[in-house]
Amino acid sequence: LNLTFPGGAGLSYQNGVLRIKLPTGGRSKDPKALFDKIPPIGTPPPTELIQVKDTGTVKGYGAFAKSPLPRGTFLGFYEGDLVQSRECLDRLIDRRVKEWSLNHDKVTTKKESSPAMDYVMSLDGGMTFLDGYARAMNRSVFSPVHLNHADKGTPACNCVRFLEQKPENDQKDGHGKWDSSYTVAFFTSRDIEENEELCFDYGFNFWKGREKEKV
Ligand SMILES: C[S@@+](CC[C@H](N)C(=O)[O-])C[C@H]1O[C@@H](n2cnc3c(N)ncnc32)[C@H](O)[C@@H]1O
Repeated sequence: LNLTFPGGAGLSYQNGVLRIKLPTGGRSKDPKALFDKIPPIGTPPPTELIQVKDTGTVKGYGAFAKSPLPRGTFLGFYEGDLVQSRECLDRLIDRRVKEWSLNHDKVTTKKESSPAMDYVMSLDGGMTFLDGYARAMNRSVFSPVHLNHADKGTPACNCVRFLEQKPENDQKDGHGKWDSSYTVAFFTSRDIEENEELCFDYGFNFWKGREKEKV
């Protein structure tokens, strides 16, 4: 099932997942202005504007503005490998946890004890995912995978993300990259000062069971 309605709304049912796309006009006025600024899929992040460096906190590395950035600056699409089922994700994470344990003198089978899941973004509530782990390991060039979390409504939360459905003719084959019907675009949500860290709200699900780690 795949239905589209006037105003950008849609309804689809595939592999047991019902997806509802709200009409663009159903969003609140302010975020919609940014949503409408999403550039063509594949537009790279503005890597010259942002530096990845150690935050000096438990957060690890983070992304920092090299110069002031106005509200509404496009920060890129989430870059990662597409994982098309929960089972594939579980297998991938198990393998990564084992590899990580071998390299870290810390034998664990718990995915929470390693960074294996740190860069996994759910695209539709648990069916397909983008795994940015490999991209995140390159810290010399910024990608949205390097953005840390800050709670929505706090001054530290200065970026937003939008889930965007890709047009069908935009699908590319290859190595699982940019092959999803969904993609996630990032923007600054307010004016940012030089050297300020860029953060967005990961959402409740990301921190489920690990709330105490969050700063
Ligand atoms: C997508 S990565 C962000 C980049 C990461 N800090 C790095 O060094 O590559 C997500 C991980 O960063 C850490 N992190 C991000 N925001 C945090 C926060 N507010 N408090 C604690 N840890 C955070 C957590 O380990 C989380 O699993």
